[in-house]
Amino acid sequence: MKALHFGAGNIGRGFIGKLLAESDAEVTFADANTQLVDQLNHSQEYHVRVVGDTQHTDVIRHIAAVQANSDDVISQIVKADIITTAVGPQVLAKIAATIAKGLQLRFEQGNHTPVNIIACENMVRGTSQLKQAVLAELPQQYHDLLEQYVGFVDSAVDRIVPPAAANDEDPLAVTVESFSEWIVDKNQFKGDIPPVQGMELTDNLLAYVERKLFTLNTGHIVTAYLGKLAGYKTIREAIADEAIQNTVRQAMQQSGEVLVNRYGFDRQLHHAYIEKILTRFANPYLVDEIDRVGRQPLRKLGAEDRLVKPLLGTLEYGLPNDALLKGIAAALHYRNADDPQAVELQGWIEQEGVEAALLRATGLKADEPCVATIVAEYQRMAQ
Ligand SMILES: NC(=O)c1ccc[n+]([C@@H]2O[C@H](COP(=O)([O-])OP(=O)(O)OC[C@H]3O[C@@H](n4cnc5c(N)ncnc54)[C@H](O)[C@@H]3O)[C@@H](O)[C@H]2O)c1
Ligand SMILES: O=P(O)(O)OC[C@@H](O)[C@@H](O)[C@H](O)[C@H](O)CO
Repeated sequence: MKALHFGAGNIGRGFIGKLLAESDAEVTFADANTQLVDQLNHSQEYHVRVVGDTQHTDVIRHIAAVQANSDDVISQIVKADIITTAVGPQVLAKIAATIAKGLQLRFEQGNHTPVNIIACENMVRGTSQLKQAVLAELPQQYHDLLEQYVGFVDSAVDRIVPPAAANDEDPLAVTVESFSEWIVDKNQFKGDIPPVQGMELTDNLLAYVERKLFTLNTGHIVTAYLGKLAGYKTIREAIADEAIQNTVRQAMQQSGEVLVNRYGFDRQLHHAYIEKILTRFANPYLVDEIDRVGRQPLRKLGAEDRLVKPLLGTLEYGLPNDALLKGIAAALHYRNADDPQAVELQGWIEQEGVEAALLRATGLKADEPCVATIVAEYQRMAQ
């Protein structure tokens, strides 16, 4: 099995590339970072340190890398059996043109074996969005072949993988938590389902994506933004603060009630899922910076993302939402001079005021009563 994985970063090396390589796939990473591509090609292997109740290190061998956007990546697309991505939601549209070019050449060369594409990003139905972007780049005459031979498979991906500390001796090493979950929509494959160990199949993907994004990622972001306000540097420090932990638990329970209503999840089991997540945030072996989890606040505040989508659910079902509102208010305080979206958000607040910035970032309507509550919470937090 030939696997091409876009994005040799934390999740690429620490989770998806690892699973593919451990399933005996010939793994080629495609990345925009030339130094990373060179290092991967030079060593052809890297270490993954798995930390939790016990620790061990796995060696991932026989891997190669190509520069994204090069002729090499096009040749890899021509012959791949599976293509995966972990590049970040904002980069998916950028790699669509490359994927379209590769698929066009694949069809022109008469390769009609099925290929499956799986985006492993924190977004709802990210692969379906990638498919639309690929179709927009692919000449119309190939669209039927794409529908026939290319599976676009949505997925939910969960493993906390912070960037490894700089280590000149072992620059490719990654440290990952022992928990991991990769769930894919079994109905979207074309041809045989690739035999990847650790890739779980479901026919109820949306429930799993929302469970993950609106529980773990909701709790994570509330931890990050409240932690930043309180002056902490890491998620572990922030979640050890009892007041923060209480609000984070409450936020996950409030988004959880939406999930229970929408998908019929068992409430007890969902509460156990939340408690397990809290222990994952407190993992003493992971150094996960608040600024990694808080990155790109405009994306995080988007109407489909981890704060506002659950909030809209609480409004739909008439459920409590005060902890989610606190999380949104804290997001509006997020400052990081190295994060262009954080700088942009603060610019909006300075120029237009907090309410206008909130409406612009979230798409909430001005007459929605929770808007005034968020603004009041924002002012209270500023004191
Ligand atoms: N790290 C985690 O804990 C985690 C867990 C689950 C899901 N995710 C999701 O996985 C995705 C990647 O996150 P990450 O933490 O691994 O980020 P990362 O920044 O470590 O990795 C992204 C990689 O993509 C590469 N890249 C950027 N532009 C590219 C392009 N045009 N073509 C090819 N490669 C390109 C970067 O050079 C980098 O190596 C995100 O969507 C994230 O939400 C992350
Ligand atoms: O990757 P983001 O920016 O969407 O979210 C930051 C973290 O919450 C995220 O990367 C988690 O670590 C991950 O989703 C755990 O599975």
